[in-house]
Amino acid sequence: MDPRNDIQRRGGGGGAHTGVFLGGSPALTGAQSRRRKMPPRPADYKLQVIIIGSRGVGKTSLMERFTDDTFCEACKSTVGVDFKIKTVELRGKKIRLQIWDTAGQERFNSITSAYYRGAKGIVLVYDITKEETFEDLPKWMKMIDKYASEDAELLLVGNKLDCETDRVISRQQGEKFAQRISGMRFCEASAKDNYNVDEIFLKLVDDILNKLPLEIPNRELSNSILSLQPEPEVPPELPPPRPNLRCC
Ligand SMILES: Nc1nc2c(ncn2[C@@H]2O[C@H](COP(=O)(O)OP(=O)(O)OP(=O)(O)O)[C@@H](O)[C@H]2O)c(=O)[nH]1
Repeated sequence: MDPRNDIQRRGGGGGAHTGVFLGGSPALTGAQSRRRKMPPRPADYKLQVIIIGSRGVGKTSLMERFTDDTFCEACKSTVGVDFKIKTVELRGKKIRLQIWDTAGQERFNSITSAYYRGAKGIVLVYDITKEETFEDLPKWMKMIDKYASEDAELLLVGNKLDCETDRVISRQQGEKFAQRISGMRFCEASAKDNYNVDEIFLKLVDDILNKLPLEIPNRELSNSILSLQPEPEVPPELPPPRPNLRCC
């Protein structure tokens, strides 16, 4: 069975409805009034995911497609790091996902590397139409081995699948690369066509949840998994190097 089928999706992100009223203040029904008084249910988990890969592969585009369902034909290159937050529901749990979008340009590596350690999931992206972005993958794996937590979930993404006619990296090449890295998943996607984008992030979250203990008291969570609040304004301290290299 395809594990993606297990992913439950939820539309309506928080149920922010806008009513149209024809004059005057609308009277609230009993049910509406009760609903307004209900505070939003806090997140069960807060997780951090980082997107890395060479310049122009579509990291920002994947993030923005997932968080805002938008696509920019001519985006500016990311400077340093940027982040967005999206709340998703999986297996009855509410998860506040913080997605870090990193600059692909090498000159920002010293900044971006500081964000690897806190990530429970890492999305490594290449462009299926640009060979050099695929050839750069071992370099990105070295960054992961050096800076990321050893138990971070890894997902390799071949982006720009809508450009099939310009493809220079076959699906098999992507699959083969991922198979050589312990625990790394692989998929192809298109931020432009919104193909496999939700699946990338939801599958990653699903895999992360799989690794977490089933029932953790909320108090414990707030000291560990929920450690992202308040949002960090400065990068966390650099972690020690990973002892067991995953890169081949
Ligand atoms: N055809 C196509 N173009 C895409 C896709 N995703 C991104 N692009 C385009 O590729 C270019 C680079 O996209 P970005 O999302 O800025 O890439 P990035 O990896 O964040 O780039 P840096 O911030 O420089 O590292 C933009 O012109 C996007 O419109 C896609 O799925 N298909």
